[in-house]
Amino acid sequence: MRDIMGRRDRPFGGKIVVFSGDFRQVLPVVRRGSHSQIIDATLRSSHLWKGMRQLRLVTNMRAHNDTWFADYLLRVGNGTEEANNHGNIQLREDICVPSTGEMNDIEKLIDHVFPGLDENMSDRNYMTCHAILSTTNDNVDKINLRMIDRFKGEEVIYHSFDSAEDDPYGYYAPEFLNGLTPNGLPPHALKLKLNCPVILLRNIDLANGLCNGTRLVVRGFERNAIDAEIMIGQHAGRRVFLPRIPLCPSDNDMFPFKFKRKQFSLRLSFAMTINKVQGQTIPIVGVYLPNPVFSHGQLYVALSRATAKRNIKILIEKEKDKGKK
Ligand SMILES: Nc1ncnc2c1ncn2[C@@H]1O[C@H](COP(=O)(O)OP(=O)(O)OP(=O)(O)O)[C@@H](O)[C@H]1O
Repeated sequence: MRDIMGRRDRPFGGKIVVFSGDFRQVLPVVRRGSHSQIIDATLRSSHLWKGMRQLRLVTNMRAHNDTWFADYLLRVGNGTEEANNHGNIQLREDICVPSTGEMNDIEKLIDHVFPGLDENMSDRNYMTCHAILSTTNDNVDKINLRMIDRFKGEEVIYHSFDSAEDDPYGYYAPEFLNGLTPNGLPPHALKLKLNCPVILLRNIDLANGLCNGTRLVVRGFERNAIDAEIMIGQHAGRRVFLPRIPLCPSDNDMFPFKFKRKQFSLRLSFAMTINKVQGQTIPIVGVYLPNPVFSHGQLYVALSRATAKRNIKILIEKEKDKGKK
C-alpha cells in the first residue's frame, strides 16, 4: 500500500483502514504462548495502535430485543458481574439446567436446546438456529455422538485413510494411526445421518462459500463424496459435493512423524467449541461446562451468541461445581 500510494512514511500509505473488534472476546490463539505473548499478539499491542482513532458501537444489535440480557453480557464481558471469592462468575440459576450429577443431565440440556428435533430434522433453519457450545473438542465430540445416536435415520460411517508420511519401515500400525484425532482434523470414523448438521474444518473454495467454519447439512451420500447444503451466509441453500481430501495437523510437532489423514474435512456440528463459533449468531444456545471456562472472554463469547436470556441454557456438571466460572 505504501508503494502504491508513494508514501513510505505513513502506515498503509496514508489510506484509512478500518479495524473492528470486541476486546471482551477470546484473545488471539498463540500456540503454547505465554500470557505476555498472547497479549503481544493483540491489536492493542501493535505499533499502529497509537495512530488509531477509536469509535465505539454502543447498541448490541443481536440482543436488541432483550435489554436486560444485553446489559448482563456487558457486565460479564467487563468483569463487573457478581463473582465469588475465587473471582469466578456466579451464573444465574434461571439460565442454568439444574444438575443432578447424573448422565441424563446432558439429555436435559439437549431437550432444552433441541425441542421438537424429530419433527424438524430436515428444516435447515431449525438446524441453523440451535447448537450446544462447550470448551474443548472432547466435550463437543461427546455431545455430538449422543446427538447423532438420537437423530433419526440410517447411520453412514466414512472411514479415513491414515498414514505416517516418513515411516518407510511401517513402525506405526494403521490401527494406531486410526485412533489419533489431533485438533482440527476430522475423526477416523465419521458417523453421519441424512439431514445432520456438519461444519467444515478447512478452506476448500472461498469464492463459493466453502471455508473453515462453514456450517452445512448433509443431503445425500455417495461412495466417495458427500452431498451437502450450505446453511448460512450469502451462499445459504447452495448444494455442494464434498470430496475426501488429504489433511495434516496444523501443529507439526504434535507427533514424532508426519501424520496424514485422507477424510472428508467435516465434523458434526450439533455441538461446537466456543472458539469455533466466535463471530456467529446462534439464536438458541446451550452451553455445556463439565469444567470451568478458560477465561471470562470465553464465557462472554458463548453467552453472546444468543439473542435473548430465554434462549440460553447452561449445564454445569455437579461434581465439578466448585470451580465454576
Ligand atoms: N444495524 C443492524 N440492524 C439490525 N440487525 C443488525 C444490525 N447490525 C447487526 N445486526 C445483526 O446483529 C447480529 C450480529 O451482527 P454481526 O455478526 O455483524 O456482529 P459482530 O459484532 O460481528 O458480532 P460478534 O463479534 O459478537 O460475533 C447479526 O444477526 C446481524 O444481522
